[in-house]
Formats: sequence, C-alpha cells, structure tokens
Amino acid sequence: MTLPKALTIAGSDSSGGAGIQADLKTFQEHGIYGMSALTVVVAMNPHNNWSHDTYPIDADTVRAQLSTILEGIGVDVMKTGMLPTVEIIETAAKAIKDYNLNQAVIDPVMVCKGADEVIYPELAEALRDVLTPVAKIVTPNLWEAGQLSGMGALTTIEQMKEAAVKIHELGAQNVLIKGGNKLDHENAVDVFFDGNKYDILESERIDTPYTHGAGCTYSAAITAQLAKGVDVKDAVYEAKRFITSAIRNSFKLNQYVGPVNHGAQRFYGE
Ligand SMILES: Nc1ncnc2c1ncn2[C@@H]1O[C@H](COP(=O)(O)OP(=O)(O)O)[C@@H](O)[C@H]1O
Ligand SMILES: Cc1ncc(COP(=O)(O)O)c(C=O)c1O
Repeated sequence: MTLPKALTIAGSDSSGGAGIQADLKTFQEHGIYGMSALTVVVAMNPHNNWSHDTYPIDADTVRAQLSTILEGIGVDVMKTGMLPTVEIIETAAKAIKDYNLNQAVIDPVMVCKGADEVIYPELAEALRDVLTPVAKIVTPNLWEAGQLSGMGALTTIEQMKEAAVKIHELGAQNVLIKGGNKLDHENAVDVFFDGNKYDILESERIDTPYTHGAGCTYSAAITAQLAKGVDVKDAVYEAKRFITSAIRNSFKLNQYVGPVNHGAQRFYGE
C-alpha cells in the first residue's frame, strides 16, 4: 500500500503539544505518513516560569534532513513551523521552489502561547518577504497577521479581512487569519481569503486556558487534508472541526501548560 506523505520543517516542543510533535501526531491522526526536518529545539524552564529557551539547529543540518526527505523519498505536501534564523527561512523557501512543492502550508510562528512570548520578532521581515510569497496557504494568528500585513494590532473582523488582502498581495495564494481567543468576539473566528472571496469560520469559543499547540495542530490538519487531495478551502473547514475538537478535549499538563488533544476527534468525535 501507499500513504500520502507530508513533511514538517519545524521546531521541537519538548512538552509535546506544539511544534514538530503536534505536527506528527496530527498527521498520524489523519492517516498521513509524516516526516520532519528539525530547525530548533525549544525547552521550557520549570524553574523560571516555563520560559522558553531556544537552541537553533544549524542550517547545514536542516539542509541534510531536507535532502533525505526531498531527494531520497519525496513528499506530497509540506508545512513550516518555527524557523529560528533567516538562513533557515531561506532554506525552506528554496526547497519549496527547487522541488516544486506547490502545496506549502506556511505557519509563520512568531509567538508562543502560554507565556505569550514573542520568540523571534526579528524574523518577521523574512517570513513576510521570503516565505509568504511561496505559500499555498499562510496561517498567521492575530499578532502574526499584524506583523505580516504591517497593520500592527488587529482587533476586529474587518481589520482581519483588510490584513488578509495585504498578505495575499505579498504572494500567498490563500490566507487564513486565526482570531482565536485574542479577538474580542464571543466565538472563535478565523478569516479565510482566497484572493476573491472571504469565508468566516466560526466555532464556539471553548472556555479553557489549555490551547498550547492549537496553531501548529490546525496548520498540520490543513496539511494532512491537502495530502489527501482535499482542496484548500475544504481542508480549512475540516481542520477547523479537528482543532475545535482538540481544544474541547484539551487538558492540563502542569501549572503552566495544557496542550490540545491531538487524538480527540478520533476518540471523542466532533
Ligand atoms: N478558546 C478557544 N475555543 C475555540 N477555538 C479556539 C480557542 N482558541 C483558539 N481557537 C481556535 O484555534 C485555532 C488556532 O488559533 P490560535 O490559538 O489563535 O493559533 P496560535 O496557536 O497560532 O496562536 C483557530 O481556529 C482559533 O480560532
Ligand atoms: C517548537 C514550537 N513551535 C511552535 C510553537 C507555537 O505553538 P502554538 O501552536 O501554541 O502557537 C511552540 C510553542 O511553544 C513551540 O515550542
């Protein structure tokens, strides 16, 4: 038999809820064969309020991993997550171009939830100018969309729509801005824009502090749907159902963090 194959170029979250761990768990939940190129190791400090310490992988090591996967095996779709340097951002963009990976899901990770830490603010420009233009779909959260669009803080759905147009103009074929629990709205609202039309994706807003890994899991679910041959808009709707179930069944790991439940849809349904 064969399985659709997906690649994630992303960081390791030692606590297991976000990053490459979220991506691979999510691929597995969808019956997709997952592969990874690790870009940075993130360790959370239990003795310092769970602050995030980052240990970047050097770009040559990232390229070697990509060579294994892209030259040695091949993939149907790919996604990016946390990328710690401009050189690694350029490496990911080059791989997309060189290998015609025209189904690239770009999650422009700049902030980590929990501590709400901005991890690599200096990389916003490279994510905007180098990676966004080669995206099949780019999936910023509210803060990241403010950076990519140059609009700064976004607080309304109208502003999200405006930002989506600006990000589309950068070259991304499709844009998904996640309102999440940062938007002043009773529901969890995301704005999807394909260059012609907006879709407003709205789900109940779940009253929980445990949403660690939500963005990674959402973009990985979109990637998995694309790998199955689903078109991009339907992939986003399917992934929204997946992430809502994962958040509804999220749980506490310790006093600092609670991840979404990647296996929730399979075990507990919508
Ligand atoms: N409390 C919540 N209840 C329901 N959906 C949520 C909640 N928080 C976030 N979401 C949804 O989870 C997905 C990921 O969004 P978000 O958490 O903002 O991403 P990120 O992890 O990149 O910051 C989006 O669809 C968002 O609307
Ligand atoms: C490696 C890695 N990638 C991405 C993220 C972003 O996580 P989220 O999906 O909660 O935005 C984190 C947060 O800790 C992380 O450690």
